[in-house]
Amino acid sequence: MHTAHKIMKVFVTRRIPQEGMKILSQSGVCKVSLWDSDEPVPREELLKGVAGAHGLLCLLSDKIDTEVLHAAGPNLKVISTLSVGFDHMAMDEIKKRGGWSTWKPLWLCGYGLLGSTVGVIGLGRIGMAIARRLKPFGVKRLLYSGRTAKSYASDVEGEYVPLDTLLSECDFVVVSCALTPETQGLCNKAFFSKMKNNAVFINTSRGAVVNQEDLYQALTTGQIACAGLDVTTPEPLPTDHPLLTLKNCVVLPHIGSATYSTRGIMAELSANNLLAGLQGTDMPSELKF
Ligand SMILES: O=C(O)[C@H](O)CO
Repeated sequence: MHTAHKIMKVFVTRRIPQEGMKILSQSGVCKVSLWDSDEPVPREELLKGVAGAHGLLCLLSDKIDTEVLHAAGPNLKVISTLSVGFDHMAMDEIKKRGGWSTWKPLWLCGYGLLGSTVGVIGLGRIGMAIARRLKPFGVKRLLYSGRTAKSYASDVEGEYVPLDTLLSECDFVVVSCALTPETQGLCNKAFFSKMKNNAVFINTSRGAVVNQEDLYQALTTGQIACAGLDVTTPEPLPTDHPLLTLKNCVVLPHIGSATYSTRGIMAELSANNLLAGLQGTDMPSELKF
């Protein structure tokens, strides 16, 4: 899976010591193009070389101004200079290009819930809590699948359907089931292949419910539109993990329950369960297995 990394383009504006070139060429993250000379890169070659680059390694003799930044285009993420001084770089212009430049109609757009079909896999207490919160956003149909139909699903007008139906009809697929031998790796290639191309996949359950390589493929081939993961395998996901390179995948550090009140309730419940067990009385929330 790691080989599927998007290789970034780096332009180096001069022959530099091997120590630096070695680090870049062995990194596996970028393809280096080099102005292979001890003399400064001619301006037109600089403008050509930097086009589409994600990274620019320049020298104090290269004037990095608006024209160069413009020639580089929107891919440019990093400018590294082989110097302590930075007076050759138009800092104001460079600064302007980071973060929020201006309001744009399609910038950071996502999919809305209004009129959508949402599918919940595992309509237990968490699945119901999610469904109750989503309904007021104008969800048209709420489908769910799992081992059995639930009588309480009528509270959210939930329709019990086979998993394949849920996958092929839903705009949002939310996984909130427990991790068991049956659900481990449930969200795999076959699973994603049944989803709509404009569908959003959300996992708030456990990372191991998902085959992450198959999810990566589904996200990069356009099989599904995007994913939001609160849980992964492992946690934390290594910072060089391919899923973290994707613009259409948002990964959170397992914070689905991270409010003061919820964590307080969790703490109370676990303390009361423990005391009940010690005292031989009924536990408020016993795990029966
Ligand atoms: O299992 C749980 O309680 C949750 O994953 C914590 O947020």
